[in-house]
Amino acid sequence: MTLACRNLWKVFGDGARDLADSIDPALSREEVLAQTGCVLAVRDVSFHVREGETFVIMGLSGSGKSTLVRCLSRLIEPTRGEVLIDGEDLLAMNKQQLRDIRRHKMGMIQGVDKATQLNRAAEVIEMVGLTGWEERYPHELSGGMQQRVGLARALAVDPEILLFDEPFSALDPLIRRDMQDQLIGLQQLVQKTMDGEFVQTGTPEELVSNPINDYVRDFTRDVPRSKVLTHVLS
Ligand SMILES: Nc1ncnc2c1ncn2[C@@H]1O[C@H](COP(=O)(O)OP(=O)(O)OP(=O)(O)O)[C@@H](O)[C@H]1O
Repeated sequence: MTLACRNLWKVFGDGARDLADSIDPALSREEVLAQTGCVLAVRDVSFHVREGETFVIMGLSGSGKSTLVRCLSRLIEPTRGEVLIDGEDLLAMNKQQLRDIRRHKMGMIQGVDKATQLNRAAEVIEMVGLTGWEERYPHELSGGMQQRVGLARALAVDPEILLFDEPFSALDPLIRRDMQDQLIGLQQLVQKTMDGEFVQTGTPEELVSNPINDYVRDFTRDVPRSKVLTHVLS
């Protein structure tokens, strides 16, 4: 299973499509907003995620990370470009095809008997530290607990593609570490984005050792070098 996107754009506002087709590449997001009233959330983004790869998108608040991730599953309809799952364009699909892709490739649960479902649910509930809270309503849970429910739901399905949008941000450090350990069996690759545009793609080592500009350097400033280098050497 591979996931790729090519020249992906998301523009919010009237005339978004025309804007994405004809934009002056020299204009910044602020200039586009001032001139057209449209928000350029994702700007001409391309990348390719290989089988088994962990692909991280980083950027400042408002740089377009959530919008990009939502475009990858068509939770948000991209304005232009391609999203390819095993080479098939998600954006060209009708509702039925999209449902099939989600069912088979994004790994929704199906055809599993009730006992297996309940066992798996109990497993992931324990994994996220919510055993004993199964019968509570969402409003009875804290923000961090609700976030863990979201994580448990994603893990329960065991899909081939997992999309996370800051899943750990509201968790306390101990649980966060546990959650990270759950997901760390995959190779890591770091993506950088600014103004809705990718500025650097590379391995963690490359980004820490050779940041392309100050923006990326600032992001990786606090990464312990010994950790990254240990990763390279081991
Ligand atoms: N539905 C919308 N309509 C108009 N503008 C939007 C909409 N959703 C997002 N935006 C704008 O798109 C830009 C990117 O937002 P997005 O939420 O993707 O950023 P982000 O990088 O995920 O930010 P954060 O780290 O703060 O969550 C922002 O300028 C935001 O105001």
